[in-house]
Amino acid sequence: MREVIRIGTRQSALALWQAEYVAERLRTLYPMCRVELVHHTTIGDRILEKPLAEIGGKGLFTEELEASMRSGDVDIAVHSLKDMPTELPDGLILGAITAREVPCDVLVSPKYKTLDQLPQGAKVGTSSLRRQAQLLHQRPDLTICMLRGNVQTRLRKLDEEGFDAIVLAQAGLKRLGLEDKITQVFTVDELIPAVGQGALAIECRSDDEEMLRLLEPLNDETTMWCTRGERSFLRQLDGGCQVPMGVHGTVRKGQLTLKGIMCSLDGKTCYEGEMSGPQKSAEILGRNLAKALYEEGGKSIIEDLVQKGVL
Ligand SMILES: NCc1[nH]cc(CCC(=O)O)c1CC(=O)O
Repeated sequence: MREVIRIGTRQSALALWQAEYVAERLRTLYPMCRVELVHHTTIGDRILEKPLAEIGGKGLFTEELEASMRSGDVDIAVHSLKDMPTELPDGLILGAITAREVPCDVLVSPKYKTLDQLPQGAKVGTSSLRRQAQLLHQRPDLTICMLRGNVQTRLRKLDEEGFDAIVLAQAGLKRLGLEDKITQVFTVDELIPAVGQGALAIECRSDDEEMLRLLEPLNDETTMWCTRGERSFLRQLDGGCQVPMGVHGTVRKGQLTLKGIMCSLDGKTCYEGEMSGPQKSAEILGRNLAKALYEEGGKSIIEDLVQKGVL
């Protein structure tokens, strides 16, 4: 067996926590092996003054790491699954998907207790079109303002830039020990999460059979089926991490239920639906749910996004 496993990671506190989490699990499984982190920056980390949707492309947080895997500088890369494009470049695959942490989005507000209690026209920070659209659907009066940067940066901007509230993923705050900042946890029905939110993806070269075998124990089967369905939904709609769509899967007794939403940017029009079936049909289920929402009216939303240059 190899003596060293090199893990490529971004350098935000959250990325480092996630890479270290995987490193620790590998060290426990394979004590003879040295597990090292190799730091990278990505386009998504470097350009902070624009919304992701405006920078464009679907692998803003993954491409540099993928180049390092190709060249053999690192063996695996750890990502938030949410940030992964639905199609991976040739030669790379997801070797494992770890058990999902809480999938929810949360409101962080120093002054108000819930979304309902925010004053008319309150300034809410998020750069996710999915969050923007679903928030506006419930509260059309809100002023949504761009908020980019890693979790700590966003919390700092909440104070410095006069937001009444910001919306983040619960998983990120939990991992960083910042749960005490949370004001309100949205249920997955109130604010449908992003594809793969809360799960970690471990990417590796598809021809690295030994590494794939080593990663197997880190894979969580239930999370894998749920996120396979979620990713299939997004793939069918050709979305990256920057589209006003959400989808969340749950598994009970081998049955996968997917709940999805497609919204117009202003949140006025939302198409929402649910579909269930055997977990092993995750891909088909995701595709069928996407097609159903598309037929119901999502088609005009996509056309509008293409026209606005978002897709
Ligand atoms: N796009 C940034 C990003 N990627 C993953 C997480 C949180 C962790 C997760 O969802 O797994 C975050 C921060 C956020 O959305 O608040």
